[in-house]
Amino acid sequence: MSDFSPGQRWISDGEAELGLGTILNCDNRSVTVLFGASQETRTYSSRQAPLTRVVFGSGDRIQSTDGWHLIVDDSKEANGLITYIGENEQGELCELPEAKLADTMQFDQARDRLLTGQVDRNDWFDLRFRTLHHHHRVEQNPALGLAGPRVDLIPHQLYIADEVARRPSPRVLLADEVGLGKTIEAGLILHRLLLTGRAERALILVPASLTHQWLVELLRRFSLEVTLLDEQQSLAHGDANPFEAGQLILASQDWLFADPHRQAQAEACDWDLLIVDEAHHLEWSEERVGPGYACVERLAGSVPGILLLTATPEQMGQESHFTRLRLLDPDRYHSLADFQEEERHYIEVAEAIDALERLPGQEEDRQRVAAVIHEADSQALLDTLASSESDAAQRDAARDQLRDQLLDRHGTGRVMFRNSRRHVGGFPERRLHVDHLEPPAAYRRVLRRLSRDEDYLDELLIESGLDHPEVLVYLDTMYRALANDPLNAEPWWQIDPRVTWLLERLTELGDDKVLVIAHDRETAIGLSEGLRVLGGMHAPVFHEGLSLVERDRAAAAFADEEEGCQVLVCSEIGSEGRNFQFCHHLVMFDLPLHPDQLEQRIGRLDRIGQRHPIEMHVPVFTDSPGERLLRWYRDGMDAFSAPHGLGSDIYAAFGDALADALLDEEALEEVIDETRSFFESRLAERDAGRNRLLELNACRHERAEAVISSIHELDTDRALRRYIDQALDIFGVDSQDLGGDIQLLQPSPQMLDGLPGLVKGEEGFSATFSRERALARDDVQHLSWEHPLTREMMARILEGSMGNTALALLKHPSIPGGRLMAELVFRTHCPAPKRLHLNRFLPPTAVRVLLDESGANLTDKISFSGLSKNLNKVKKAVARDLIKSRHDQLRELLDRAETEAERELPSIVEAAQDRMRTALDAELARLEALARRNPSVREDELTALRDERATLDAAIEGTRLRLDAVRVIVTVDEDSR
Ligand SMILES: Nc1ncnc2c1ncn2[C@@H]1O[C@H](COP(=O)(O)OP(=O)(O)OP(=O)(O)O)[C@@H](O)[C@H]1O
Repeated sequence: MSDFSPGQRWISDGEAELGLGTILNCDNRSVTVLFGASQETRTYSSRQAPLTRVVFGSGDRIQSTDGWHLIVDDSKEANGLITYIGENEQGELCELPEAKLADTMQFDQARDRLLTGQVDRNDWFDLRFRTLHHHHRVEQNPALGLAGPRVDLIPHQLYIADEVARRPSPRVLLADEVGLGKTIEAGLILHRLLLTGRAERALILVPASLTHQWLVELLRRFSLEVTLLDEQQSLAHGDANPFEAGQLILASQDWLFADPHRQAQAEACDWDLLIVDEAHHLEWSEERVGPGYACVERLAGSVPGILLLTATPEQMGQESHFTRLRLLDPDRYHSLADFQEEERHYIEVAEAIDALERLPGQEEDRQRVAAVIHEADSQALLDTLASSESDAAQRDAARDQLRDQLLDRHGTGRVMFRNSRRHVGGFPERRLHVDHLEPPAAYRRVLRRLSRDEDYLDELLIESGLDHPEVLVYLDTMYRALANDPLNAEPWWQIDPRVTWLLERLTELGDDKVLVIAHDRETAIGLSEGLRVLGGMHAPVFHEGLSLVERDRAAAAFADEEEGCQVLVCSEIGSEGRNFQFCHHLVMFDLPLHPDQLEQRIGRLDRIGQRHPIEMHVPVFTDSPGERLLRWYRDGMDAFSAPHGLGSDIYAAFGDALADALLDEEALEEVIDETRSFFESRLAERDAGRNRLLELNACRHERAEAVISSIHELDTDRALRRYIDQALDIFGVDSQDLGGDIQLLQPSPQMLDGLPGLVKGEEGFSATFSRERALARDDVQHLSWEHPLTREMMARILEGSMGNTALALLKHPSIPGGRLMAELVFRTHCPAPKRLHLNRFLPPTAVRVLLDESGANLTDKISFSGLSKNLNKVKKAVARDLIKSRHDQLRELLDRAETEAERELPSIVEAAQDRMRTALDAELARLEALARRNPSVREDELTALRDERATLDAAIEGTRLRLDAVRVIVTVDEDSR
């Protein structure tokens, strides 16, 4: 006879999400079920139907099709159909026939699934428990979000990322010297904010020439997939806002800043973070507000987090620099005059910090410190430090704290971070090679006339249509501009000896790669042609006239180690942001006019990862304006030896005088002398004041070391390998050892769908747990707790029902067969807005309870792993029968376990509150003290932190425990099969 009767309620074992099914008809061969909630009908063979009868017992809460609920007290059966008896919400006694049960009732909770006989594999349960355990650990690691990216652990970057990402709304200027890793810092901050839930949507605006590089860096180093938006992509979205097309949008500044409609669309979206690279281009002055500045300013009005990146913050002048700071914090930076006045006192603060190191000692050192501190807490620390009664440990602690306070309260550190090569160390030497060439007749003619005839310059400017002093410095440009002159009929590269000079250099350098930068796009194009025609050399060009794809193709052709070209010829756009540190020869075919631009050029090669001295080759024409410009750079400010950060000040002070001196040897000597003394005194002043504070603040080594050590802890976590192996196995991912600590991960035919980077029928990817290997091999991913695959597997388990029920057999010589045990895992539940990152204080926490059938609590006596390794799996059908036969007993155990688990809750809540209060109270105290002294602490930062504390407090207070998973254990006799 069939087990089924029409009207009975069953659920599908494999597709529980279909909801509650109703038997429509059945005979000896088949049974047809309607799943009303999902409007699906299924027909199964009667003998092997993967269905479980839904039977509720006393205490269960069930729902009727009309929406009312009943707490089951009893049931009766007639003609194979059950009617439940119990109380409704009003306390009235009611009956609910099973046919009237709501189709939408879900059975994904552990209790329901277990009691309806749905059991998962035993190893899934195991993995679920371990996932909770590891998730709990990892979420609290202070380096969360910084450990996964495939980057070297460079202290100044990690310090900045840690410091900035912990702020409620990070708004900072990342202004490390060129090539020290601002992109990496921004990536780390973004990654951490995303992983901790503090940000979900980010807009990244970069110069067009850098879009692809950013796209690749974010994917390769941070496993972040961003949507690259351009006009073509945007058009494909029709009337919809294209900026809603993804969570992380990357767009070119050139495109967005030129299009008011697209800007309005970008502004209409909700962003958590805005990143703007090469932010010195955001130009502002009384007379003119650049479109980029205007656009970013509007966005900055509503986006809470902003990262502006530039190596040369003052390139467009101090006013522009100040207005960018104002954009980050309008309350703090409201007056340029105040800003400049404040800067004048940086030296005193820096001297006070130095004096700390000498205390206790001279009275004048104590006074120096006393003169800059104002708060009672700082005064108390100074007393401790200066007192002869303090012991060494007390003094050291006071010195450290006071140093931190001075830096925090008096510098620009909270808004601007600037690391320098000098401070970071380990960078290669820069070597300048200048070759003097005779100018060709066509250039000589013009230069000679210029030196004889004072009026000729004006004539030349009109005739060529060029600006002063460009017309003097870029002689090939001038030559092309005068193309109507019959004497200038030949292409410039035919007559310009720098082309053959370059060919000779390239031959001498053999296989070494050479980056060539020229100021003008036409120069780059002509030079490439000249190299081809005169030397048979293929030299790809990189300039603003090419499409993005063409530019990237050219850069890729150069970068290819095996088959790539020896040389790449760039116009000035190749001198910003690009990574060319795989080569160490830079040819400056001519020189830029702004010292910051020169620094940007050298920075293409002189960046993290460069392993050789930088060889800079500059051809100049004897006695030419170009040669004089070189001398100004070299003798006036040592511009070729190291970055000095004074380019903008020097340019503002001497740019005009230099332009006038380019044709006048005597005047030039004077300009060089004046530039030199200005440079030296300004540098000394900066080094003693602003630079010193910026350096001290840009990387606090103890903090950086603490972050690095937390990352090491995650990197070397042996549990990670075990966990990933187990998870891959369960999710159906094959892992093959390729040697050298590298494994190939491939989808098996049984793989669960939707795992990142793995698609059935496709190849998969190779990965390693070793950071060093991942850094050495671009094609190998870094497997960590933060890798998208790990996170996805963990999320699936934690958010879904996978493994939340199981049944296993236990054979043990000292335990007789036929006994029942229940192992229950409860999980803390504490809803709070994601952006509060509550997990750092109270990540979902597991409370395990192990009961024997009498209800005795065995949790402390038998550990999870001790028990787990003695368990044997059992067929699902057998498991279902066992559960059915022990239904009432299980129900009682579930209730009892809940009471046992609840006992643990107060201590969990208390510990979390302690953690939260300790961390936030300290942060609040620090910020309040800072705010009293340093107006760069915004009031809204303080308010946000106070609100955060209050909300977290309430959320933690409201923590509840929920049953997350349950495993039934049935003991069997040793000799039973
Ligand atoms: N921690 C790191 N690990 C590995 N590579 C790094 C790290 N930091 C920086 N790099 C590499 O060094 C180069 C320079 O870094 P990045 O582009 O972030 O510098 P930047 O300061 O933004 O440069 P620029 O001033 O030219 O814009 C890049 O190729 C980057 O990938």
